[in-house]
Amino acid sequence: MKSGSLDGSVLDRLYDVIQSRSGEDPETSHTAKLFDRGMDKIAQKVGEEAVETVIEATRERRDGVIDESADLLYHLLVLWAASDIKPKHVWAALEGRKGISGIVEKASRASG
Ligand SMILES: N=c1c2ncn([C@@H]3O[C@H](COP(=O)(O)OP(=O)(O)OP(=O)(O)O)[C@@H](O)[C@H]3O)c2ncn1[C@@H]1O[C@H](COP(=O)(O)O)[C@@H](O)[C@H]1O
Repeated sequence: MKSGSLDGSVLDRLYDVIQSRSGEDPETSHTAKLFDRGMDKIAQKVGEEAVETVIEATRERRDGVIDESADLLYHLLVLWAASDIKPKHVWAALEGRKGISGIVEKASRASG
């Protein structure tokens, strides 16, 4: 795979590492610490990182957006793991939307 190419493998590999931290020592693993603190804390972190990403974007700080996006994706993967959701479930949801314009999809919801 070309480094930095846009497929799910980086996230898939990070997810495997995250899952492997389940039951590990919270003193030595940040992921284990998050699992230990529970879903409310994990969800809060996802929200914080999303807001920080948005702030960097509105300030037009490209490097900041990249850093905060990485934090956001890591915490989102922790949230999936804590919810027993595997990346493949999300990839399948995205695949299922392939070729369906967001505008058409929204219109079908409004009329349904
Ligand atoms: N990608 C990440 C990653 N991104 C961010 N973070 C950590 O997330 C933390 C965010 O810090 P904050 O101060 O915002 O949050 P906090 O420490 O929970 O403090 P509070 O919100 O409670 O104030 C930092 O400690 C970052 O190091 C990450 N920690 C781990 N990973 C990946 O997960 C792998 C496993 O990590 P461990 O579980 O720590 O071994 C690592 O090899 C990395 O690949």
